[in-house]
Amino acid sequence: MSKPAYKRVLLKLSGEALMGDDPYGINRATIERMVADVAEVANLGVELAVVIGGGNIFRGVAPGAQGMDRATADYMGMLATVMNALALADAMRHVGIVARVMSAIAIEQVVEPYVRPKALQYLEEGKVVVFAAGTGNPFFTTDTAAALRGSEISAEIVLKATKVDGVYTADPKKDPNATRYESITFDEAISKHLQVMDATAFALCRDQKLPIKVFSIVKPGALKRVIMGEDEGTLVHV
Ligand SMILES: Nc1ncnc2c1ncn2[C@@H]1O[C@H](COP(=O)(O)OP(=O)(O)O)[C@@H](O)[C@H]1O
Ligand SMILES: O=c1ccn([C@@H]2O[C@H](COP(=O)(O)OP(=O)(O)O)[C@@H](O)[C@H]2O)c(=O)[nH]1
Repeated sequence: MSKPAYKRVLLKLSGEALMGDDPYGINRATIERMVADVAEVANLGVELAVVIGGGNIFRGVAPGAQGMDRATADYMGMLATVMNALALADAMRHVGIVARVMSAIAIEQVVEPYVRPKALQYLEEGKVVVFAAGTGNPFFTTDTAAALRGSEISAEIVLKATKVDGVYTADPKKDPNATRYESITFDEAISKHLQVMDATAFALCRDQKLPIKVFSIVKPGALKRVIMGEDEGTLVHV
């Protein structure tokens, strides 16, 4: 049997994807399906850290935040990721995965704080670590948190699980003629302003030589294929 291509990965799960076809919030069937995908790869022995987004509940740059102080809105967005992290860890527990949530902002009664050596210890013990509250700073995104935590835990790759199946020449939602890249360099992605991830996340990964794989969370079995090193999604590399 072939072996996984990676020993330790940082998986960024889209908050917005948690909605499924609902207008907002967490769709039960969707989260269960995502967790089943995660369980499949965790059971292969891959060390798995997860950064979860919050766009299904609150986004600091969304119309709902209009007129608000940006930093305040962003803190609300970070709190939204904590709710998702708790839901995710709970759903993992249901399928027998031992998960630990760590938050970048202190809310000790709810989740333990992010402490790097502790996170590394959990990973070595085979637990799934769910990083909540993004970077803990306003004006950032959970994609940047994925780049940051991925670097901190020496992940081999950042896996961005999102609604599209890779990086396109233009936003495929807006341009039906956009075509998908099989691979692309960080410099190209940044200079072409490809919006699939923000430039801060791209730049951090580029500087740390941490590759990113962008793939679809909606496509059945895609996460497993990525983990097995099969042709899936788009690789962003140095
Ligand atoms: N060049 C591009 N290639 C792929 N997707 C793009 C591109 N430009 C913009 N997008 C959009 O980026 C979205 C993914 O980013 P984002 O909204 O941050 O999702 P997430 O919820 O996963 O963080 C896609 O749904 C897609 O519509
Ligand atoms: O380090 C961070 C991470 C997230 N956020 C806020 O949390 C929201 C939700 O995160 P994101 O949009 O990255 O989630 P996703 O795209 O995965 O749904 C963002 O819009 C920001 O308002 C933030 O301020 N700092």
